[in-house]
Formats: sequence, structure tokens, C-alpha cells
Amino acid sequence: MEENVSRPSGLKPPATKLPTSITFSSSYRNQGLHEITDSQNNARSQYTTAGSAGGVKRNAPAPGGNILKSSKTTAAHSRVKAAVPDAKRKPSTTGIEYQGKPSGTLIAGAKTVKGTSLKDLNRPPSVNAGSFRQLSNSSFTSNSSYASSLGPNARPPSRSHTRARSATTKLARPATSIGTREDGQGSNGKEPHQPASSAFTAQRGKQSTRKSGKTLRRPKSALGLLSSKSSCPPMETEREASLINSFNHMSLNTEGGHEQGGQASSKLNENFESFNMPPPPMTPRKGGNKSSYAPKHINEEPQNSQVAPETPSGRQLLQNLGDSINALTPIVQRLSLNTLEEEKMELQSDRALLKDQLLDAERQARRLQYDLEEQQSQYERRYKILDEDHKRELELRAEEFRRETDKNEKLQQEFESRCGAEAEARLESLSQDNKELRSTLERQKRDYDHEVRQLHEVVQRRDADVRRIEDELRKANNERFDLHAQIRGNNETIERLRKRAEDAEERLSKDKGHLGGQISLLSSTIDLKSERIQTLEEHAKKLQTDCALEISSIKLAAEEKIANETAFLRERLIKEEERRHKLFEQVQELKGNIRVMCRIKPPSDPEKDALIPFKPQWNEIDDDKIDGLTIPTFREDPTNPGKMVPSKPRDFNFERVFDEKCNNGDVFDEISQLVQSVMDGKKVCIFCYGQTGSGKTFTMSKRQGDGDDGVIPRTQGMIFSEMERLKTLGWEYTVEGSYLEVYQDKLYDLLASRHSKPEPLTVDPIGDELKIKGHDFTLLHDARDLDDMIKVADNNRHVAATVKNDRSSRSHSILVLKVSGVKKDENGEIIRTRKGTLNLIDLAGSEKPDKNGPDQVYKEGVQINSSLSYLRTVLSSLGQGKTEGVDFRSYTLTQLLRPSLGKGCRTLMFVMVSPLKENENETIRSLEFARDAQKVKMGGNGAAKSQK
Ligand SMILES: Nc1ncnc2c1ncn2[C@@H]1O[C@H](COP(=O)(O)OP(=O)(O)OP(=O)(O)O)[C@@H](O)[C@H]1O
Repeated sequence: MEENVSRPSGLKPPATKLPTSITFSSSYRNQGLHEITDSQNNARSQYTTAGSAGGVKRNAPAPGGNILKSSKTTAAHSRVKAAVPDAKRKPSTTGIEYQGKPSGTLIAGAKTVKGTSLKDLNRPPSVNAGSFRQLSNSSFTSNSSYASSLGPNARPPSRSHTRARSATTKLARPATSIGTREDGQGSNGKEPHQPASSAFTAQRGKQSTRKSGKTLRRPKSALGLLSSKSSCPPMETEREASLINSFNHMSLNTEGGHEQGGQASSKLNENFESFNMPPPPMTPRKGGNKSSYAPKHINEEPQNSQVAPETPSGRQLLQNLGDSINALTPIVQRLSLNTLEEEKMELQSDRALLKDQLLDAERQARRLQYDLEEQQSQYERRYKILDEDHKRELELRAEEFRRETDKNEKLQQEFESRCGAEAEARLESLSQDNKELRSTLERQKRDYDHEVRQLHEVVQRRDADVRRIEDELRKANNERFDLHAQIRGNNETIERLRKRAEDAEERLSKDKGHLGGQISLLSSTIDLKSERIQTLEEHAKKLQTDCALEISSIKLAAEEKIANETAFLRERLIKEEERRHKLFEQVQELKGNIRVMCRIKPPSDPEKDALIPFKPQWNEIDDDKIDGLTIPTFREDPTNPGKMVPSKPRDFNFERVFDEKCNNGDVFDEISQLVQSVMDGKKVCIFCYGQTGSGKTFTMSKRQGDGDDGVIPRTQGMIFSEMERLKTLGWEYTVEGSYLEVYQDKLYDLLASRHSKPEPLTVDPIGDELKIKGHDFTLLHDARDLDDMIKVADNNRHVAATVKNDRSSRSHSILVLKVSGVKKDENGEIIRTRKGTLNLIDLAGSEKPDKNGPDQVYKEGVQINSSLSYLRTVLSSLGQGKTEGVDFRSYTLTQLLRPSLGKGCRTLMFVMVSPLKENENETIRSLEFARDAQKVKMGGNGAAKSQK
């Protein structure tokens, strides 16, 4: 791991370049691998040691890699390659800093060293074997393998020492081999295994580092030797020291009989193995202890060299190593002890400083640790308390909840047991109250809204008023301005006129004298004229009196003449009226008591409907009118069964036939004389008979304001206009009315209120007049009263939808109008009276009751058919000349019609027929019935006579 820790000592890596002057002789070229490998090993050892001293693991720096590159040795190359990346790392905190590209130069330098000076170097006596052993030991030992390198009996460094080392990662171990102590401890034997050379090298490196920014000092004597011929810069890098260190260690291990020699030797072997080289055979040292080993070539005599051929390179390596040791030893000796002492002191002081710092940091760390632990325990205590509080709180809440739940349940039970019904009733009444309250509120809200709307409207009106007043004000202002302008103009005009008047007055006074003569002349003339006028006026008055006398005499004569003529004409009119009346009566007599007219309803779709092929019979006198119908009939050919052949056509002759082109106006024109006869005091009955949907109600009652009103509306108009007309002849008429209905053979007043079920009325069978028990007629003052009465009755009449008619009359309706007229003389004495009755009857339609229809409609149909059937029976009896024994009382309808079929009654029957082929049978039946009715001739005393 690259070390990035700050440098507590403030040491800086060396700024100087690595030595470039060390060269090796060409004779080493072939052995360069070994030498360089050893160098590398030394270098690695150095760095390892240095790293160890600082407590930081460190890999080999770049120089080694470069060295290997330069040596062109494959094995070494591959080994060192692994170290190459580390070479790019930042140099160790030992203060060693590599700059530039020193490796190539280093190799060159190494060659020089090899070739020139190594053999010449003198081995200093103090640093030979011991130093070498120590160097060797250090070279193959790292801090991490401290125990293994020192042996199982080795005592590890003291704790304080280790701490100091780790704290002062960059401090080198004291070089005990040179008699120095590290902060006073290294010398007391507490670190007996501390390799001196290693420490020295480290210190050397440190020293160089401490001289940061300067050229590293170096042992000039040694370097001087090395560079004596090559003029290279003095060797002053750790590499040099490392080399020395490595060899010293090796020497110490192999020759010094160090107790860890065996271990060092084995480590050396490992290193050799790591280079894929067989380790040199190690033999126990002569005279040394058993654990002391040295390379064979060192301990053994040349006769052992017979082994050499097996491991020539190892032997050669060892030989070279030995040479190197010999060469380096004097260098080590020449190192300045004084300088080292100084540096040592400095380092020691730095170390003490760093140690203090370390102690402070440790104290601080302990304090922080203590604080942390204290806080943690506090936190745990607090957590525990809170947890317990929380649990207690939860239990309390749970208990409280249980208590509340129990209480609620008890209350609920109590409430249900005690107040269930009462509460419901109370709830009910409350909800009722609530509803009422709500409705009251809604009503109030509606009232309020209404009031607000009204107020809003008032405000709007007021606003409009205000706007209008403002407009008026504006106009008034404008007018005021105009008036002011006019006044100003007038004033100006007055002023002008005044001036003109003054001018005129002035002129007048001038002319006054002149006019005075003329005035007196004129005055005399006027007097003369006045006399003349007076004379003339007297004459005119005389003439006027004469004229007035003459005019009054003429007027009297004329009035007398007019009165005479009027009386004559009136008498004549009355006579004519009486004559007309007689004639009308005669005509009516001639026409018979029951007159029958037929009306054919127009088809709703003439194009598609299959129609009965009616053949009209035109009236011989009035060829605009039809008075008969022929209906072709067919019968089965007896000679050819299944084939239909024409048979004798059926002829029906009536007083008048209205075809589909006729409207209600045409019909009323024909019957208006009957209405007239009512005014003459006759009893008239007009009734409509026919199949359901054939147009009875359409003919009688239609009132749609399209100018085609039916008989009843037109009659209404005619009666009241006749009343007015006859009034001029001295007649005063009153009209009373009643509207009745025969429903399910019971008589009802259609004008009675329908709020309650109406009570049926009873027909009084006695007499020729239609009398109904307990029923009063309504006095109709004018046409409007009659109109209102008809409307009420129309609304009350029973109608229902049937197959043939959406609005079918389910009852027979009778409008009865009693018309009474009196004529008085000059004295107010009644001299004549007339009492006419008009019955306008709209019968319910004959029909084939539909069993599939609604029950009520079916029942009504049956009842309608029964009553009509009985009417046919009665009419048939009357038509057959029966005068006695005809029972009118079996059905209410015939009871009602009895007075209309008696003496002096004029009855008109309308038979309504459908033109549709599908209704042909019913049409023929109706026509046959009408034909029978036509034969009836009413006799005297309420009996009917048959007309032959
Ligand atoms: N002459 C006509 N011209 C045009 N439409 C007619 C005529 N006669 C009858 N109708 C129509 O035929 C329908 C049936 O007529 P209406 O109600 O008068 O028959 P009804 O004989 O009175 O039937 P019910 O006996 O069932 O009361 C109505 O819609 C009516 O307007």
C-alpha cells in the first residue's frame, strides 16, 4: 500500500537524483543477473527494512525494475516486472524520493563499480563478519516475518517500541551495530535483533531525507573510491546503503555464527528460489554453532568446487557476493560516525517529538474511545428507559382502552335494555321534527328566495326607474338648455321687437294726426251700415220664425205618415211571420214526424282504404242534393258455387244524404229550420245514430274554431241571435238548459260536480214534457252561458278508447234546451207565449263488443248495444203503426226519447255510416234502421203512428 501518511517529522524525500555514476564492468555483464538480482534483493531489503521501520509495507521502487531491465535477464526481468508498478508509486515516507530515470545510469554505474573498485575496497575490521551477518539477516527479514526470521526463541520488540515504530513510521531503527542507541533503548539490548546495517541504511536514508531539498550527503571516501576512475557522482543513495546492508546481513548470518543464521540462510534460500534459482548449498560454518550456515563456497575448500558445475551460477553469485562484501565493507567503515551521531541525535529528537505526538494522539484516541463508550452506554441507558416508558405507556393505554371498551359495552347493553323502544320513538319523533324542521326551513328558504327574487326584481325595476328618471332628467336638462337658448333668442327677439315697436310708435305718433281725419269719416260710414244691419236682422228673424212653423208642420205630417206605414208594415210582417210559421208547420207536417238524413263519413285515406261503392241518387228537384244511396250487392251464383254474381242492389232513400264532401255547415243549413221551429214553440229532437266512429260526435258537437262547428255550437249561436231578432217583434225569450247522460242505462247530470260520485236521476214518465225528478234546468242568459255549460258537460262525459275510435262516447248524451217566449201588448199584457224544446242527442255508437278489450269497455259496449237495440225495437213498433203497448220504460234511453216521439214533436234522425268496405254490414244495418225510423209517424196523445 502506498503510504500517504503525513510526515510528522516534516521530513521530505530527497530531491536529488539517484547516483548515476556507479557502473559495473563488462565482466559482470554475464553475471549481471546475479549481481543485479542481489542488488535488487538488497534494494528490496533496504526498502523493506525502511518500510518496516516506518511500519508501512513497501514494495521495491523503480530502480530495481530499471536495473532488471538493463540486465536483460529474463528471470530477473519477470521477477522485477512485478515490482515495476510499484516503482511508479510515491516513494516511501522514509524520505527517499526517486526522480527522473536513474536506473539506466545506475546500471552503468554498477558496471563501473564492478570493474574497478570493488576488489580494492578494504574491509573495515569493525564491520566485517558481524556487519555482514546482520546485513544478511536484515536483508532477508521483514517486519512481517519477524518471528520467522529471528527464530522461535526470538523475543518480539517491546510494545512501547513497536508503538513508537508504528507512530514514527519513517524513523529508522537505530544501528546498534555501530554502537549507537535508539532513544536510549536500542543499546540496552531490548532490541537485540535489530539489524544494525538495516538501521544504518534506514538512518542513512533518513538522513538523506532530512536533508530534503539538498544533495544527499554520502560517505565521500567510499564514493571517492568508487568514482575515482569513472568520475561518477558519489554514491549516496539508499541503494548504496542497501547494498551494503544486504551484504552485511549476509555476512553476519554466514560468518558471525549468529543464532538466527540458519533462519537467515533459509530465508536466503527462499530468495534464491523466488528467483527460480537453486540456492547455494549451505554448510555449517567451521567453528561456528550448528545453526550458523554459510554458502558452501565460503566455508568449503576448493575441493568442494566439484559441486560447482551443478550450480555454477549460485556459486558465482556467492563468490560475487563475497567480493561485494569485501568491497563494501570499507565503504561502511568510512562512513562518518560523527555525522551519523548527529543525524542520530536529530532523529532521536524527532522520534521523541513524534513519540510525544503519538502519545498525545493515543491519549486523544483513548479519550475519544472513552467518550464514545460513555455516550453509547448513556444512549443504551436512555434507550432502555425510553423503551420501558414506552412499554409502560402502551400497557396503560391498552388497559385504558380495555376499560373504555368494557364501559362502552356496558353502556350499550344498558342503553339497549332500557331505552331501546323509547329511543326509537324519540328518534322517530326527532326525525319527524327534523323533517318538519327541514321542510319549514326549505319553505322559509323558498319564501326567502322568492322574497329575494322579488326584491331583486324591485331593485331591477328601481334601477330601471332610476335609469329612466336619469334619462328624463338628462332630457329635461337638454330641454332646459334649449329653453334657455330659446329664451335668450326670444329676449333678443323681444328686444328687437321692442325697438321696432318704439320705432313704429314713433312713426305712429307721426301718422296719428293724419289718420284722425280718416277715422271720423269712417265712423260716420259705420253708423250708416249699422242701421242697415239692424233692419236686415229684424227681417231675418221674421223669416226664421215662419220657417220653423212650416218645418214643424211638415215634420208632424211626415211622422204621422211614417208611423202609419210602420204599423202597416209591422202588421204585415207579423202576418207574414204567421204565414211562414203556418207554412213551415205545414212543410214539417208534410215532411213527417221523424225525418231521416244520412251522412257518410269521409275515408281517412281515400287512396288506400277499400270503400263501399255507394251510388248516390240525386234529388230530382234540387240536383245539387243527394237524397238516396244505392249499394250494389253480390250473391253466390247457384249454378256456379263460389262465384259471386251481382244481385239486386239495395236502395236507401232519405230526406237528404250528405256525402263525404259535405261539411258541418251544409248539415246545419239543412236543419236550421228545425231550430227555428223551436223558437216557434215546437218540440224538436235531433239525434245521431250510427256505428261507433262513424262521426256522430263530429257532427253534433265538433267545436274546433276552424269554421266547421257541429250542430250544437251552431244551434247555440242561432237561438240567441233569433232571440234578438224576435225581440224586435215584441217577443221576449228565455232559455234554460240541461245536459244529461245515459251511462249504463242510468241518467246522470253532466253538469253536476264530479268531485263526488254523481247520483243517477229518474225520468218522470208522465206527460209529454221531458221531466226529470229533482233536476233543475239552468237559466242561460246568453250564448256564453250555454257555451260554458257545453264545455263542462263535454269534460264530464264518459269516453274511452275503442278499436274503432280513440275517443269513443260510452254514453248517450242529451242536451236539452227549453226556449220560452212571451209577447206583450202596449200595456205590457202578455198576449202570446211560445214554449219550444230542443233535444240534441248524441247516441253512443253501435258496436260489436270486443271481448279481448278491457272489461269496462266490453260491459259498456254490451249496455250500449242493448239500449240501441231496444230503441230499434221501439221505433220498429212505431213504424209498424203500433200506437198502444209500446213500452218506452224498459230503457232509460227510450224513456228520454218518448216525448220527442210524441205528437207535435219534430224529430230528425241522422244516420252516420262508414264508407269502409270492412264496415259494410254495419253500415247496411244502420241504413236499414234509419229506413225503419223514417216510417214512424207520430200520432196524438204521445203515441206514435206508423207512416205507410
Ligand atoms: N265528416 C267527418 N269529416 C272528418 N272527420 C270525421 C268526420 N266524421 C267523423 N270524423 C272523425 O272520425 C273520428 C270518429 O268520429 P266521432 O267521434 O264523431 O265518431 P262517433 O260516431 O261519435 O263515435 P262513438 O260512437 O264511438 O262516439 C273522429 O276522429 C272524427 O274527427
